[in-house]
Amino acid sequence: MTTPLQRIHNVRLATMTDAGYGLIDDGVVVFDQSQILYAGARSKAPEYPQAEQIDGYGGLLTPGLIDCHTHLVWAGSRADEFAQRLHGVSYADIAAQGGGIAATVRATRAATEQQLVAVTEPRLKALMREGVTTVEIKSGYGLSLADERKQLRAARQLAVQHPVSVATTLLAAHAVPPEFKDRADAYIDEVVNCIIPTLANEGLADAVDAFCESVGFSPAQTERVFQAAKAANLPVKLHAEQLSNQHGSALAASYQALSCDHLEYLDEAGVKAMAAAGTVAVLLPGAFYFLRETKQPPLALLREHGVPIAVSTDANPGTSPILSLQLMLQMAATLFRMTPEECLRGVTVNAAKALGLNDRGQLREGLRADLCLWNVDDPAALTYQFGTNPLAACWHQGARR
Ligand SMILES: O=C(O)CC[C@@H]1NC(=O)NC1=O
Ligand SMILES: [Fe+3]
Repeated sequence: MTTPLQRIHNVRLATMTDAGYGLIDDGVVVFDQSQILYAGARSKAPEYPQAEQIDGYGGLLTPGLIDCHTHLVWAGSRADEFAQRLHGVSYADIAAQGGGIAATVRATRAATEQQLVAVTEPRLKALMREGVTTVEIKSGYGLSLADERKQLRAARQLAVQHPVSVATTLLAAHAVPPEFKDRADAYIDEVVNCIIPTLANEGLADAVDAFCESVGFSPAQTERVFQAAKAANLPVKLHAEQLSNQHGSALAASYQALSCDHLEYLDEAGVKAMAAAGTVAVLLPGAFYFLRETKQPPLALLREHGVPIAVSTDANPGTSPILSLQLMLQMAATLFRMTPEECLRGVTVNAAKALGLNDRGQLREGLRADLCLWNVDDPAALTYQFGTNPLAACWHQGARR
C-alpha cells in the first residue's frame, strides 16, 4: 500500500529551527508516514496534488512534544505520605516507617509486568492527550535484575500498544534496596556487574541514569555506573545537583552525558563542563514546586554558556506526581523565568537532544512527522495559559492519533 501523503495548510508553523520559534506565518507541511517532505511557506511549497488536504483553520503547528524525563512505570501511591507530611510528619519519620522510594519499590516488585502496563497506561494517555509523541521512561523502582527488567519491558510494551515513542532509561542506581541496606557499594557491584550488562544485552535500555545525591549515590559510585554503561555502549544521563552540589554534572559531562537533570545546585564549573560536552540541562519545575524548593537552577549561567535547556514532568509518585507537560511549560516560565521560546524549545528540539534523538523535535524535511496542531495563534499562549488543553490534533509518525 502506498504511504498516504498529507498536506496541512492554513497554519502558522513553529518550526523550532532557529534560536526562537522559527515562525512561518502562512505555512504548509507535507508528510507521509515516514517523514516530513516539506515544511515552509505556502508560497514556496511544491505541489503534491495527490496529498490529502488538511485545513489547519489558522492554528499553530509545532513538532510533537517530547517529555524527556519520567519515572512513569510504577505501582502504588504515595498520596498517604503527602497527607502525613501535611499533618506534620517529617520525611525522616516517613522513611523510618518504610515510606519514600522504598514504598514504591515494594509495590512495584509486587506487581506483575502486565499490572505495571495497566497502571501506567492512563498516565501515558494523559501525556498523549496533551500532544506528547515521545516520552522517556526510567526504571528505578525495581532495584533488582528481575524487577528492573520488568519495568523496562513494561515501558517497551506501552510503545507497542500505543501511538507514542518510548525511550527507556535504566535507573537501577536510584536507591539502595532493602536487601542491601547499609551496603550501597555491594549494591553498586550488583548494578555494574549484573544489571547493566544483562539488560543492555537484552536491548531493554536506551540509556543509563543514576541519582547522584547526598541521599542517593556518591560521585564515586556514580562513576562506576557510568563506566559500566560505557562498557555496555549505552549513553548516560544523571539526576544531578537536585538537593546539594555533589559536582555530579561535571562528572557526567566528562562521560559526554546526554543530559543532567534537576540542577538546582549546579555551579559555574558544572555549567562550563556541560557546555563543553554538549550536555543538555533538563529542568524539572514539577519537583521544584512539589518539594517547595527555593534554590533556583542557574538559568543565567546556562544561557551565558549556551547550554541547551529542556523541560520535563519528572512524573514520579514521590516528588513530581504530575502528568501535564503543558503545565511544566507554564511553571518553567513562572517559577524559573524561562522565556516562552525557551520553554517550547525545552519540550521539542532540546528534549530530543536530551534523549540523543536527532530525528525529531523540529518541523524540517527528513524528520519524523510527529506534529501538534494547536487552537492558538500566538505560540506564547502554550506557555502563558494553564489548566486548559488547546491541542486540536496530533500526528505520530504521520498517523493522526
Ligand atoms: O521519591 C521518588 O519516588 C522519586 C524521587 C525522584 N528520584 C530522584 O532521583 N529524584 C527525585 O526527585
Ligand atoms: Fe527523576
